[in-house]
Amino acid sequence: MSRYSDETDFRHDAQDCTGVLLVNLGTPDKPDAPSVRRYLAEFLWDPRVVEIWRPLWWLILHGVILRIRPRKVAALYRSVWTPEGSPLLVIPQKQTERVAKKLAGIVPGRVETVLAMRYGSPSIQEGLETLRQRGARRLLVLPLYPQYSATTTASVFDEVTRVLGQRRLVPGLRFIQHYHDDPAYINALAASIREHWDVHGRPDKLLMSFHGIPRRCLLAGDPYFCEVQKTGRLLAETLGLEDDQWFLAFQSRFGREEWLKPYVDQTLRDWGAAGVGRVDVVCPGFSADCLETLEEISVQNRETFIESGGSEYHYIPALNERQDHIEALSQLLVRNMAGWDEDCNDPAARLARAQAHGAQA
Ligand SMILES: C=CC1=C(C)c2cc3[nH]c(cc4nc(cc5[nH]c(cc1n2)c(C)c5CCC(=O)O)C(CCC(=O)O)=C4C)c(C)c3C=C
Ligand SMILES: [Fe+2]
Ligand SMILES: [Fe+2]
Repeated sequence: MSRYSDETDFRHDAQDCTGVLLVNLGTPDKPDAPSVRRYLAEFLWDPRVVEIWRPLWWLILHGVILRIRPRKVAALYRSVWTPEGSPLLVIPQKQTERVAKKLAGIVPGRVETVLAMRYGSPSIQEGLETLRQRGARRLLVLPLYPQYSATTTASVFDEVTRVLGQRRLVPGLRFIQHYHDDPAYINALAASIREHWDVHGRPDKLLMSFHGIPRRCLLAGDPYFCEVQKTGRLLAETLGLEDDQWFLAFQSRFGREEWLKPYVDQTLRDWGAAGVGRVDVVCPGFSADCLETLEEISVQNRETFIESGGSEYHYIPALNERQDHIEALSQLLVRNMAGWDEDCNDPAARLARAQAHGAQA
């Protein structure tokens, strides 16, 4: 028995290529309580996501959270579910197909592009195995989170390296840490907002809403908060906004401790009460629409604002499959492939060498 998962790797005849793994968070398989429970059990057990002392967290997670939350959250998932499935699976699948096509057209050698999810399916293990079988000797990983956070990006890194750690032949590896200030990403966001304004006119305030993390993470050195601020500033500059025309806040709080502030819901309550008439909300940290944008932002927070006295509320969709988004991601990938070594470990050549040295093929 070997400790490696790739012992027969040199026997298959797949030709050498570069593999691209796009990774998003993951979503339940079905919008029912058992599926949501399975998903949350995996997600919330990740020590990158919740840093509480394991034995205590196990008791809280299994004793309280997984008994109550799945039923409530499954109902929310049902409200955003599409005939093709969860938005957070369907949209990234389409993005992947389009990026794959785009890369095949511009990269000289063969490129294989595959989608994986950090939690649930298709798993990172499956994605990496698919790429291995297609002959990927170089591997470029792009977590679809523009801003780095240990809770998201680093968790993708953990899982990719755990899986690769089971191989004898580890591929050349490149990992894209973030793209929070990439001009093509910022320009795509700005274009999506301008297009919305061309049709619907301008709001009194543009609210940029980002997923929160515990404040403790910022104090411990997580650069997420700073990267978010930079994205916000660049986007406002690109749109030519004055300081009083835009604001940045954090959504999706979880648990009792303090998270990054200001909070989105509190901001909207204050604005409604203060007589701000129209608010447009955009979520630049989400590369695809999902439960957190389609339900929390577009439904719950709309109610919060209107009930507090606001009159008009628009949600501007995530970049999703926009052409300029696909271009931005593809160019980011191409730049990160630059100067990569060509095939010093072509499988046919390795097989020949192994046979020449008397290996059992
Ligand atoms: C408990 C801690 C959580 C941290 C820290 C966290 C960070 C974080 N999350 C995203 C992106 C998404 N989160 C989504 C859902 C979601 N997030 C948490 C918890 C934390 N997230 C939970 C429990 C859930 C599930 C829904 C719920 O029970 O409330 C999603 C949407 C998933 C979907 O299926 O649509 C996304 C996307 C980021 C970017 C981030 C840190 C920067
Ligand atoms: Fe989250
Ligand atoms: Fe949420």
